[in-house]
Amino acid sequence: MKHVAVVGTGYVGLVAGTCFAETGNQVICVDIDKAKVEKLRNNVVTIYEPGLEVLFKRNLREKRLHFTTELAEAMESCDIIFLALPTPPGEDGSADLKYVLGVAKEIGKLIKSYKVVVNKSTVPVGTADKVRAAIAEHATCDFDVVSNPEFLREGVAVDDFLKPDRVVIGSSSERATEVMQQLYEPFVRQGNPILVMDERSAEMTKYAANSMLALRISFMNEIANLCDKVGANVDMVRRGIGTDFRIGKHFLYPGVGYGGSCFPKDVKALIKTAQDYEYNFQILKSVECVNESQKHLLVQKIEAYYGGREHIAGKKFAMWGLSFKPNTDDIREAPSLVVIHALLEMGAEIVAYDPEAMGHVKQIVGDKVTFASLAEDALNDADALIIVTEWNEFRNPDFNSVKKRLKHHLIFDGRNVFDNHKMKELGFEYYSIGRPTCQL
Ligand SMILES: NC(=O)C1=CN([C@@H]2O[C@H](COP(=O)(O)OP(=O)(O)OC[C@H]3O[C@@H](n4cnc5c(N)ncnc54)[C@H](O)[C@@H]3O)[C@@H](O)[C@H]2O)C=CC1
Ligand SMILES: O=C(O)[C@H]1O[C@H](OP(=O)(O)OP(=O)(O)OC[C@H]2O[C@@H](n3ccc(=O)[nH]c3=O)[C@H](O)[C@@H]2O)[C@H](O)[C@@H](O)[C@@H]1O
Repeated sequence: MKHVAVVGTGYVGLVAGTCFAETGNQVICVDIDKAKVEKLRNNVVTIYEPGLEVLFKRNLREKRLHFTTELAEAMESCDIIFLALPTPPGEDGSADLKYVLGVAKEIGKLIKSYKVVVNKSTVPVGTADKVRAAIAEHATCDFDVVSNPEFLREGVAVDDFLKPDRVVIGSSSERATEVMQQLYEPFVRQGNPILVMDERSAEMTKYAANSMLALRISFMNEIANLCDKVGANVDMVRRGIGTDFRIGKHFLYPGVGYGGSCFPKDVKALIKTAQDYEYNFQILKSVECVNESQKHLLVQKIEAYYGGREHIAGKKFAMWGLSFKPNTDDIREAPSLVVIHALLEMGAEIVAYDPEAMGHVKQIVGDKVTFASLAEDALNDADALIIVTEWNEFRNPDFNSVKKRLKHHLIFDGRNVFDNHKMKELGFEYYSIGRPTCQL
C-alpha cells in the first residue's frame, strides 16, 4: 500500500485517484476548485465517465479516497505526488506550464521527507527538468521527478486506466522507478508492459502517440473526401485497408474532425516544440490543417444542398450529439460547436439533443439553441437531422417516427452512423462522409 496524492481532479486526476484507491492505496486528491471538492466529498462524481461512479463511491465509503483544497494537507502523509493539472495551449501553441510549475514550486516549500513527484499531465520534452528545478528552489529534502504520461481515453477512461496497453515511466532514479513499478504492478498483471525510459523519451512518447492517432484520422478524412469525389465508399476502403495487420482496423473512422481537450492541443504543442528546435514538422501541420477544414465539411454539405448560405436562414435543424465523442460530457474543441456557430450565423434555428453534454453547451450558447429532453423530440418539424456525435442510442431509432416528425426526410450524418443502402430503402435523403449519397 502506498500513500498517493493527486493534484488536479479533472478527467485524469479523478480517474487516476479513484483507480489507485481501488487497488488498495490511500489516496488524497487536491483541487483548487472549492465547489468541485465539496461535491466530491459529498459523494457526487463531477464528470460523466462510465464505470467511475461505482468505484468512486466504494472507495470514498471505505475511506481510501479523500479530497481537499489544501495542498499542504495532502503533502503531509504521501509518498507519491501525481500532477494531473491542465496544460492548455498558450497563444503560440506551446503547452502552458503555469499550473504544473506553480504547483511544483509550492510542493518544494511543503515537503519534509523524500517524495516521488510524478508528472501525469501532457507536457513538452524537457518539462521534468523544469519541474525538478521548480521544486528544488525551496526543497530541503530529497525528491525525484518522474514522467508518467497518461494514455486513457475519455468515455472508457476507467477501463483504460485499470488495464492499460502499457505504462510508461520516464525516470533516471532507480529508487523512484521501483516505487512506480510497485504502484502499477496491479494494473499490468495481464502481461502488458511497464516501459522504463528516460524522462525526455517518456514526454515525447505521449506527443508521438497522440499525433500519430490524429494523423490517422486526418488521413482517413482526406481519403473519405476523395471517396466522395471519385464515387468510392470509405466504409469499404476502411475495411479493405484495416485488415492489413500493419495498418490495423482501429481508429480509421472518418467524420467531422477530431476534437477533445487533447489531440488539438497536443498536435499544436508538438509543432511548436519542433519550431523551437528549428525543425519544420510538415506532416503535423497538415494534420492540423485538414482537421480544421473537416470541422466545416458538414456545414458545407448543408450549404451545397440548399444552394447557398442565404437559403439556410429560417431553416430548422435537429442536431443529435454535442460532445466531442460518445460516452463523455466533454465538449472541449467539439466539432458540434463549429457546426452550431456556423448555422446560427446563417440564421438557422437549432434544436439539439445529447445524452450528457447539453448542460455544458448551454453554458456557451445560452438560449440561441433549444435543447430537447429526448432525441426524438428534437426532430419535430425540423427541415433536416444533423448527426455530429455517434452515441449508441442514435444507431437504431424508430425510423417511422423519425419520418413522421421531420418536415423533410433529410439527414446529414457527420459520423456515418447509418447504413446508406438501408437509408435509401427507408426513403431518406442521406448525406454522410465519404460514402455515396442516397438521393430520392
Ligand atoms: N482528458 C484526457 O482524456 C487526458 C488528459 N491528459 C492530460 O492530463 C492533464 C489534465 O487533463 P484533464 O484531467 O483533462 O484536465 P481537467 O481540466 O479536466 O482537470 C484539471 C483539474 O486541475 C485543477 N487545478 C487547476 N489548477 C490547480 C492547482 N493549482 N491546484 C490544484 N488543482 C488545480 C482544475 O480545477 C481541474 O479540476 C492535461 O495535461 C491533459 O493533456 C492526458 C491523457 C488523457
Ligand atoms: O491525451 C489524451 O487526452 C487522450 O487523447 C485521446 O483520447 P480522447 O481525446 O479521449 O478520445 P479519442 O477516442 O481518441 O477521440 C478523439 C477524437 O478523435 C475522433 N475520432 C476518433 C477515432 C476515429 O477513428 N475517428 C475520429 O474522428 C473522435 O470523434 C474524437 O473527436 C487518445 O485516444 C488517448 O490515448 C489520449 O490519452
